[in-house]
Amino acid sequence: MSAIVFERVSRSFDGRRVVDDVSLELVEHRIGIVGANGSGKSTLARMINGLVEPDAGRVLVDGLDVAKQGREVRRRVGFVFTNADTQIVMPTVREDVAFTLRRHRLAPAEANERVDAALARFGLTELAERPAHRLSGGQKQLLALASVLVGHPAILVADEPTTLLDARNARRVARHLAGLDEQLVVVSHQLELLDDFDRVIVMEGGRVVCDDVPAVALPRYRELIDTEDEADDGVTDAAERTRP
Ligand SMILES: Nc1ncnc2c1ncn2[C@@H]1O[C@H](COP(=O)(O)OP(=O)(O)OP(=O)(O)O)[C@@H](O)[C@H]1O
Repeated sequence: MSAIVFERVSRSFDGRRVVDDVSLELVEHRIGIVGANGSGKSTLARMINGLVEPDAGRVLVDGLDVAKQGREVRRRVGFVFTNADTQIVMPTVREDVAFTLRRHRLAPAEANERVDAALARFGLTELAERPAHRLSGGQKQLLALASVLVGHPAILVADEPTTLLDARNARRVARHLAGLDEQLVVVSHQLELLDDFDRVIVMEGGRVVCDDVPAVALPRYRELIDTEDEADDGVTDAAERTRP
C-alpha cells in the first residue's frame, strides 16, 4: 500500500480553521473518515490529491509533496465525488471511460482492452454505448469508479460516494468499493459501509478525535453524534418556547 502522510496540516476558509493541525500516516488498505457536517472531512480528503491545498503543513503521497509534485501525485490518486454527474465528461459510457487514457500513450488495442476490463469490472459492459447522462444514479457512480480506476491509480479517494443513492444502489456501490484491491480512503456518513475497513478516523471541529479500528471508532462516533443531538434538542426546545 502507499503511504499518505499529513504533517501538521491546517486549512482555513474565511478565517475559520476547518482542518486544524492534523498529523496522520495512512498506510492501511481501507480507511474511513467520519464526522459531523462541517467537521473538515472533505477538506482533508481533497488535500490528498491537491484539490485543496494546506495553508500550513505538508501532505505527502509516497514521499511526493502534493503541493510541489501535484501531477505525479494525481497519477497515483483517483478521486470520486458524491455527485457522479460532475465527473462525466463524454457522451457515452465507453467514451467516458476511454477519456481517462487519452494521455497515457497506450497503443489503441491496449487502451481498448483496459476500457473493456474496467467496464466489465463494474458491470457496465452492456451499457457501453448508452448516453452516460441517462444512466441511473447508481450506474453513474459505477461509471465514475470505472473512469477513474481505468487509469490504474494506486489510491482511490471517495467523498461520500453513496450519499445520493437509494439503498439498493448504495449497497451495490458499497459492495464494489469493498472489493477493490486499490488502497481506499472513503469519507462517509453511511457507517455500515466502513464496518469492515482497517481504520476509521473520526473528525470533529477540524481535528482527529478518534483514530482506531471500526469496532472502536464507529461506536465512539455514534456516541459523539448522540451527545450533539441532545445539545441540539436543547436549542430546539428553547426556540420552540420563545417563538410565536
Ligand atoms: N471552498 C470553500 N470555501 C469556503 N468554505 C469552505 C470551502 N470548502 C469547505 N468550506 C467550509 O469548511 C467547513 C468544512 O467543510 P468540509 O466540506 O471539509 O466538511 P465535511 O466534514 O466534509 O462536511 P459535510 O459532511 O457536510 O460534507 C464547512 O464549514 C464548509 O462550509
